[in-house]
Amino acid sequence: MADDPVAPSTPSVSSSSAPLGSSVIPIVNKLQDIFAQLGSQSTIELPQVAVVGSQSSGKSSVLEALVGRDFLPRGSGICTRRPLVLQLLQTKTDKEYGEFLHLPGKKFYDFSEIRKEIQSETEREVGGNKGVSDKQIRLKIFSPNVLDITLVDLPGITKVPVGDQPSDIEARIRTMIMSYIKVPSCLILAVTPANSDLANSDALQIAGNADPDGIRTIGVITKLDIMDRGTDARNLLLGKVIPLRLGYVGVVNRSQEDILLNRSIKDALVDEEKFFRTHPVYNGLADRCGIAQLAKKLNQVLVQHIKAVFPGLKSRISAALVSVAKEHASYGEITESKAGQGALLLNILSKYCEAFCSMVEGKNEKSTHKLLGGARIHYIFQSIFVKSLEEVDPCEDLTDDDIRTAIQNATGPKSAVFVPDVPFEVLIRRQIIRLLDPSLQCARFIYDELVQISHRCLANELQRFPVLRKRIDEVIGNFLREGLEPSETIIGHLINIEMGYINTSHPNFIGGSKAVEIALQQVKSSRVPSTVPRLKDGVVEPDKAPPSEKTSKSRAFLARHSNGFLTEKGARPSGDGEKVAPSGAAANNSSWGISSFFGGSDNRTSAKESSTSKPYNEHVLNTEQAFSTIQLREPPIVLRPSGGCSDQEIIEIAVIKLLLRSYYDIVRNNIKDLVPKSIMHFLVNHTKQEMHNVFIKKLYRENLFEEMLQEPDEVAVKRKNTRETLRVLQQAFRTLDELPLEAESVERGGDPTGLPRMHGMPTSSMYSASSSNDSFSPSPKNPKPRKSSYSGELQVHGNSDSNGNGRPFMPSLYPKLDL
Ligand SMILES: Nc1nc2c(ncn2[C@@H]2O[C@H](COP(=O)(O)OP(=O)(O)OP(=O)(O)O)[C@@H](O)[C@H]2O)c(=O)[nH]1
Repeated sequence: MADDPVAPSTPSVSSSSAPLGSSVIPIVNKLQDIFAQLGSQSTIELPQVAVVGSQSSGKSSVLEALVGRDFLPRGSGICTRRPLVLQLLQTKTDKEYGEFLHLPGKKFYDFSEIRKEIQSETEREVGGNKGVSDKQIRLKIFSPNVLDITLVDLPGITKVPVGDQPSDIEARIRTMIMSYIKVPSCLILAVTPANSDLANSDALQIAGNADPDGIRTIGVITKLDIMDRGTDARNLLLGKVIPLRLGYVGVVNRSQEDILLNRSIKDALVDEEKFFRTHPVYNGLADRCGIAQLAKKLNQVLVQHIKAVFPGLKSRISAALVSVAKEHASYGEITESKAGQGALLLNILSKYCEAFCSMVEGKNEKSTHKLLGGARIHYIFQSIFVKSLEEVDPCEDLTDDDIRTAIQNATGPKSAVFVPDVPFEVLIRRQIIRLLDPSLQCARFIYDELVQISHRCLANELQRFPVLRKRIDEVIGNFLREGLEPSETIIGHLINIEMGYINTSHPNFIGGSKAVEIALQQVKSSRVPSTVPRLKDGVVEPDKAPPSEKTSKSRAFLARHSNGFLTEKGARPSGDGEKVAPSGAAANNSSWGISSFFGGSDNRTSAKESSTSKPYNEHVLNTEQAFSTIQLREPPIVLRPSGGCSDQEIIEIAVIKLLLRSYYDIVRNNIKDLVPKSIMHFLVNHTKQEMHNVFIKKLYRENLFEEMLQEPDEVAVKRKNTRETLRVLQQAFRTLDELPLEAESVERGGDPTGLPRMHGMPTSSMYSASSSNDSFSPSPKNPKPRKSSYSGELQVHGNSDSNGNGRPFMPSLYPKLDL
């Protein structure tokens, strides 16, 4: 470490309490208070000074001397057992007192009471038997004789557990210490007694871990008065044993004997000063000796530090300001007059409606992690409602037997001549009605969404008016329910409309002939080829097929196109195979299908026809003859088509399914389109349009103003508190704005008052301002800085920075100096 170029000055007791830098540091303490009030001390990294070292190395004694008062538990053995956060605040009055965070408002004028309270509070937490805890004790000391800094007294590092201490006490204390000193803004006073080996110093070792570059560690050597005779700490103080960038300061605190004799700190400081002044070795190291020098050094480091962290601090304060101002605004102002109340109510109702519409339209939904408002409505329509409809297979819940039953029911006692459209209509209606429930559910979902949206409207603002909130919720709830009704009615109508007229002329409908054609192909391709024509189940042999004229007719019905005209194709046999091959499986199958439309081969039909074609008397005769021999079984109460499906029926079922699917698609598309439109029209848009009118009608009543605008007591309290916080923050912001000039004056004031310049000041970016001290501070001999070429907003000093490149150094800190 380089020798000090500044002539040593004799330290004096009074200089220990010189308010050096007090124009800067009070802001830090104010900020601490502000953030403590906001309950977020940890959100801002304020410079603190932590005292670390081994047990009984003199940490508390150093702190006490810096404070200038006797108030900390000291002595042999472990004394500091909880971290003590000590905020020193310089006051203008002569009164000195302390105040604990855990005893707000209680002022301790007797410092021995403070010591007792620290001891009691320690014991309250960790008992009386040397237990240690990391729970802070926070204490403010107000005094005219202190530097405005925050100090943290930490438990000393100990190796051997005693009393209630756990076996891993050393590790625990080290972890606790590290939690404070690892914070990059924390300045470390590494206290080592001069009568121990510096190379084995716990303080320097743990400080080195937290601050490997040594840019925020000051070495403090205590007990210089009780070193072995013939030894001294000169080399230690000069950093020749273990170099430290910020250097060392040697101090002499009160001995245990002094404490027992109740020797005052003031006397001790006088003695300390005398000790160093008269000591042949330390005489020449005055700027490294004594509590006063330690105080100055600390303060200068703090000034540099604050400058470096200043921009970050300011932006944090302004962020807090914005959010507190917003909160404050949300509590609104108190309005007494009827006119004022009316205007306020109207304003709230209008804002509510605006907020509702914006949410539905998605204007203010900025979330990137979930869908909100109108986007949810869209999701319900498209991804829930439409998707669910698309997944429905209209034939899913219809067995072939169901269709067969429907066909047989539709043909009544007669046999089917062709596939009648009655079963198709019966079955399609059965499917259409199934669309009603999901459509109504969709409307219900949208209703729920709108209710949710309404709850989110002005949620903060309306906290203040619970009665109004309740009334608004009631009105909007009823109103939405009223809007749901027409939506549900129209949905019912839509389904009824679809059921009321099955429009087989729809251009997208497959039509009978196409359905038969496809059904025949389907049946053909699914049938295993067989060379033997089937003779049962009402299927005739190909050569017994009905006349082709009839075939054409029946086909004409099935193939009737939606426009009602017969197509050429519809009048012809449906497949080439049928014309060409009267024998063979394919041809047979086709003929079964075709012939069945005439019903000539249906075994049921055959039986009936044969029975009805016979003369009556023959019939009676036969019955009489059979009476004694054949007993018919009673028909069961529930009848289903008996036996396996005939080939004709297979085709009929396939045709019906094709028709069902085709028509269902048409209806489904209509419903997919019209249900969301109806809900939007009758519920969503209607709500948006009419909400304001409804509010005015139901809520804007002069006789209700008072009641609705009643606010709970807690809101009044919150308003008052946030106003106070806002005031404090605004004050802090203003103070911060004024800070640069004051910081400048501190810097400028440094040299002329003969302050020692810092040695080993950090060169890292954190403290970069400090290393350029000379480069940007106007010289006392030439105090007027050169005018900036672009100044007007910011004064840029003419001096070059440390690199000599002439760039302004932290210009934001030096506004309008010479204007
Ligand atoms: N002679 C002399 N005694 C000192 C000096 N500094 C501290 N002491 C004594 O050393 C003992 C321990 O001092 P404290 O200040 O309690 O030490 P500490 O590091 O805070 O101790 P713990 O918090 O228990 O770890 C006390 O009896 C002090 O009087 C000094 O510079 N000279």
